[in-house]
Amino acid sequence: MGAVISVERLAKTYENGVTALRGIDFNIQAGEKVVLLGHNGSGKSTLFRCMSQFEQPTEGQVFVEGVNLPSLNKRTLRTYRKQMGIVFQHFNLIYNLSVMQNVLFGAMGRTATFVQVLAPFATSQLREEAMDCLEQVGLAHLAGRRADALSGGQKQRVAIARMLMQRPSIILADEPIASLDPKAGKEIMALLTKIASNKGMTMICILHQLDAALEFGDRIIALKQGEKVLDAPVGKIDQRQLSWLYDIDEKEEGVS
Ligand SMILES: Nc1ncnc2c1ncn2[C@@H]1O[C@H](COP(=O)(O)OP(=O)(O)OP(=O)(O)O)[C@@H](O)[C@H]1O
Repeated sequence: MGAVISVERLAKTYENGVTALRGIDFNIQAGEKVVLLGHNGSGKSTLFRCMSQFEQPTEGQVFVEGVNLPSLNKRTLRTYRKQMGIVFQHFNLIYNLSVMQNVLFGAMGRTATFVQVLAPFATSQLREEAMDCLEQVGLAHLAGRRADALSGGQKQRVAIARMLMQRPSIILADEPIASLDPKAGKEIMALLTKIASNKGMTMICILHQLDAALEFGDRIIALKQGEKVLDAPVGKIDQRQLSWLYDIDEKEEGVS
């Protein structure tokens, strides 16, 4: 099941004086798939880091299922963070380990310890679950292969299987297709959205590709210089509302 997320008046100014977010508000329903768009430097990653509390906001609240994450102590926060499965642009796999071992890492902190995950005799229950996650991404046949002997698309599938092993209710995907060719990118977006839909998971995905945003998102939130400038269901978006985003004369944003 997915989780309800609310962000209220979220602002972030870094120690160097750069204001990356200003007064961001939105509510995301359980199971909703939201795409976050914006130029380089518009604040998308900062928003992700504030939502997962790897970065402390300067002001504002982030509620997950009604619980305000910035108010939690570290231990309770860890429990809430486990609800968030993060998919990265560069996969973040451990390349000298097997596909299976990488997926097992998703159980760390949930049921397994570091030793259990790495042991060749990781419990059969954990291995069965990891195999099930690999089946969901179509890679069960590669469970024994080293992670460095995979294509980019296959590496991202392993990362998605590892994220599933964590049993999250929220997927935070930070440019999951930026390192892939267009065909592999489309396949990964189709897989992520299928998994999110089947399990009713809430998904927030940072993308730079407007076509993928319109094809795979339910709703688009766009940021410009740290402010929310668009928040609408995909079906109600006129692409001209986003022309500023794809104007080749626009410069990289620097917010100060
Ligand atoms: N740790 C940091 N310390 C200081 N400034 C930062 C830090 N991280 C990001 N910034 C600044 O905050 C602003 C927003 O950056 P952020 O990475 O959130 O943007 P983004 O939209 O994710 O960009 P991109 O698409 O390039 O990943 C930028 O001006 C950036 O230089």
